[in-house]
Amino acid sequence: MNDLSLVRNFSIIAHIDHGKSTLADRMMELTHTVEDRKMKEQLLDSMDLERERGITIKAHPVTMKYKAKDGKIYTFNLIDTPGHVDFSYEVSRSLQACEGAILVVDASQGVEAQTVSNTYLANDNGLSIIPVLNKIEMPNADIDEVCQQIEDILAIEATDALQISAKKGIGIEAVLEAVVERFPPPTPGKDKFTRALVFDSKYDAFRGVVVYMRLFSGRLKAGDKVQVMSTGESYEIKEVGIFTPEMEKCPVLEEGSVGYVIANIKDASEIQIGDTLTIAKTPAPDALPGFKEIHPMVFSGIYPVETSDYEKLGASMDKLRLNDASFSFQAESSIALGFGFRCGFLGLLHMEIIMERLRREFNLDIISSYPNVVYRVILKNGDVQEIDNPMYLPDMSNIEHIEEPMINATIICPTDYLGEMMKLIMERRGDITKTDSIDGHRVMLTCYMPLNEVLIDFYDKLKTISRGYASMDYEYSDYQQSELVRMDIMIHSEVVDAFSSILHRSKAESRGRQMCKSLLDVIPRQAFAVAVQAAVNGKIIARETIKAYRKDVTAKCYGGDISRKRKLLERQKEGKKKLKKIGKVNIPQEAFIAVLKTNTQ
Ligand SMILES: Nc1nc2c(ncn2[C@@H]2O[C@H](COP(=O)(O)OP(=O)(O)OP(=O)(O)O)[C@@H](O)[C@H]2O)c(=O)[nH]1
Repeated sequence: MNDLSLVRNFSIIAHIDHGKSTLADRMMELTHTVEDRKMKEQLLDSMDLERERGITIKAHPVTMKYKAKDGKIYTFNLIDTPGHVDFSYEVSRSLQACEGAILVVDASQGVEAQTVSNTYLANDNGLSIIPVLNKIEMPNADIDEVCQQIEDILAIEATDALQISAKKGIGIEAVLEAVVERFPPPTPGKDKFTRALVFDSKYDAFRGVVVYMRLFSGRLKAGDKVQVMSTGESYEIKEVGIFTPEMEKCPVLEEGSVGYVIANIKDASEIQIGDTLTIAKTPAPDALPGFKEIHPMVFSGIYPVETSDYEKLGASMDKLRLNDASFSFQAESSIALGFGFRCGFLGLLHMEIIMERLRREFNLDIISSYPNVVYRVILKNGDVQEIDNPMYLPDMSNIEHIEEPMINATIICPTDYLGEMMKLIMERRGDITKTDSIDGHRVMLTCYMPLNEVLIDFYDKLKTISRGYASMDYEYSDYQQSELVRMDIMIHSEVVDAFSSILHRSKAESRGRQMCKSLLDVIPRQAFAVAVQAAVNGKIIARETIKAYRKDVTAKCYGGDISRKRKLLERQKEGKKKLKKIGKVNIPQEAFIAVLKTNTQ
């Protein structure tokens, strides 16, 4: 039996870049969890992309043995969490698997937006919190000030906050001791039934789905038949083990432990994060609390640039989904872009990461259509439809009203840039519901905004306005009725579906004009004049004209160099192959890419 008093399950939470992965590395070093020669910086951020961008995308658990000053050997289960809002669902699952959270705050930056939201999540889960000030060796570290912020904004007692430098390895042992002293051990299970909380899963090409779980009661071992409580499906366990941080097989997992289970689960979609595993023969009467399905919030079409890559793209997405059940896709076709997939993501960063992984890991050349949120359409006959593709918006005459998803955003901004920040929020149809002063230099704004308005470039604008000093986080709120319209772009009177979008009526005209202008620059002249128009409900709101022009590529080859002429003509023929025909107009693929790029960045 496990001696629960010697177990500590905890997480490290922080704003992006405040140093939680570095702290995790130092803790692994000090506990000799990893041999020195294997130690590379930020060991837990194993995905290449994570390493490059310096952000944690997936939560990684690790089990460490620590010999404390009281002479006893403790088992620490540390669950590293992602810092970005797109993945806050993973943060909250990881926190549910713990009793404590180390709250890391960069002493040179102070409390930021994600410090606030992650602390709220930890409080919601009833965790003990140890505040830790990191980067204290930096010349601009202001310990008193940051302690004050922790007390004022987060309502956490900070007199006993630890002071460390994760980079230099200062104060790490005190953190390990505090974990022993200040975090409670797991509470024993309320009954003898087995209940394990699934907080993540990963697909392994050889072994199938590896389930990451925290065992709240009972035990699990190879040969047991486990049941997934949300679906009732049963699977035989092939192997159980812990993370050191590599997977290390062990004979049995006991109550209170964090580890993995490999059963004959083929697809990550068969098991959802937040689900409960129990023993099939003696199932627990109730699941662990908190299971909720996650729904993608952002949708976009992803298309191969080369049509022949369509099947490869589908197969690659299949593989990616095995690892990331929150990513969804289904086949769709677009007149403009050909065959592709409509994909659902948790947020824009998630979308960017999936696209980047498709490009890198699968060597695909892809393009995405305009990203949009899921709208709720209330029809006159009382039906409600959820629309994730503007093309499927029902006829306006049948619509009673349209609702859009809203968020509650927390923005922390230096007072100097407050005016501009408020202007930006207002431009994006946001309401500032609360303003709190933080330290005389910064304010915390709480706002209620449409998700659609933060999708595209809100975060970049926020950073530009504040010279990089503002931070933001948000959570989904509810749906609100709004004056939304579909805007179509027509080329020579044909609607180009890839460019259609749903947006607020007040934004249609300026966006329409901007899109028409950028198309004017990229569509080559044709033999006839071509109108590029933006329309809302059949009414034209912007227009540009591409003048007629007959292209004679050989004109510049004066003289009789026939072979050069032939070469040029051939090249022109090749160029033609890549043209998409929209009605009578030939549009090069690059034109789509250019316009979608400029309008989604
Ligand atoms: N000067 C200084 N830099 C530090 C210290 N700790 C971490 N850093 C640096 O701060 C940066 C961010 O550290 P990470 O550990 O990746 O931060 P993180 O909080 O895990 O970031 P995410 O995974 O993106 O949420 C890295 O460049 C670290 O080298 C410290 O004590 N002092």
